[in-house]
Amino acid sequence: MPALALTLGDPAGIGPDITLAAWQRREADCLPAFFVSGDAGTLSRRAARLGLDIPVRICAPEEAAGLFPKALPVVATGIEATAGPGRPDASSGPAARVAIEHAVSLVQAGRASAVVTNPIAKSVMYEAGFSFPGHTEYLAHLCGEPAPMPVMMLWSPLLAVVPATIHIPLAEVPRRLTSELLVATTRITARDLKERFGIPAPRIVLCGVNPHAGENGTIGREDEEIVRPAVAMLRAEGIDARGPAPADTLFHPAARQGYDVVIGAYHDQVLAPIKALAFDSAVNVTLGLPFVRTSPDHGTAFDLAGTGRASPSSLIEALRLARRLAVTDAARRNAA
Ligand SMILES: NC(=O)C1=CN([C@@H]2O[C@H](COP(=O)(O)OP(=O)(O)OC[C@H]3O[C@@H](n4cnc5c(N)ncnc54)[C@H](O)[C@@H]3O)[C@@H](O)[C@H]2O)C=CC1
Ligand SMILES: NCC(=O)COP(=O)(O)O
Repeated sequence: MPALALTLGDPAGIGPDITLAAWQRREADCLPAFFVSGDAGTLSRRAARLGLDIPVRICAPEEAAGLFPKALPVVATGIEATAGPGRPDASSGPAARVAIEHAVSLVQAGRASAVVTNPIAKSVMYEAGFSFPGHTEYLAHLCGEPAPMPVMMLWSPLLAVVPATIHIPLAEVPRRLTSELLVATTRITARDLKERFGIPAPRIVLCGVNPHAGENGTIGREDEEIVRPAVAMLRAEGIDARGPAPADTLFHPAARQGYDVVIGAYHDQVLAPIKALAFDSAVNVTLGLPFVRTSPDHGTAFDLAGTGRASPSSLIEALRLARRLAVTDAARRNAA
């Protein structure tokens, strides 16, 4: 299979650090071959700052797998990044954005097997004119018209969660959370868990919105008027959906045995539990796309960039999961 395309991310963040650290662990951790889509200079400078003797080599995507054992392959985008570690700056926006576009075009052309993204800082990207909430929506846009509906899933062996609404203010959640959104999100989740993750009949819990899932409508109406009808619609389609389930009792060990994924109403409701349980091993996966995209679960961690203290664990899991899902997708395509 072609190598994985790993984007540069925000050059001022820990993306370069964890990329270098993951490459160093390629043999010990049996990592699939990857190349960086981005600016080789940023990686060479970060390696020098960290005192790492890592050869960084510009190559074509087809050469990456062969080079990988000896050097960190970079497929250059031609856009240099100048921001130093821990010093984010909107001038990096184009380098980070073009790295994503380049990686997507390579996977679409069959020259990379999946896209793995390093973190970008949303506020820095917005300042640079980026008009999408994050990678998730931008990747769907890059698929062309009609754009698929992307679904964000944070996955780990301990817990998998999907926020139905993503990067919006909390005050907007009650307006943007609809039964239709929950149904569409759950359908895509059910399909991808089955086809890509090999779970034949995924057990899916829809989280309540209000305390105690609204106590039969006495503490807020959203659970009865939005979540419960969505569950009924999904069950009528044969999807094993349950809920609304109170969020406060959904994440303890015994409760987690009863489902494969939780659909949450909003970002922090479900990302906080998975990051508490599995910060080092959880992976962000975009469901619903025609290609595989994974990412570490964490952000740019500007406080750690260039210090040597950033853990590459979540990125390593993201690379592994991307490879696994790409192999599954290829097998499905060959069988079709
Ligand atoms: N996929 C992506 O592109 C993501 C981007 N972000 C962006 O990251 C920026 C910073 O977000 P924060 O909320 O501060 O979250 P963060 O994940 O960057 O940092 C939170 C805390 O965790 C620590 N941390 C993060 N990654 C670590 C690692 N690999 N090893 C050791 N410690 C680590 C940091 O030092 C910090 O104390 C935001 O602008 C946000 O937009 C956040 C999440 C995902
Ligand atoms: N909190 C998750 C996150 O920010 C990842 O967003 P995306 O860039 O993968 O869309």
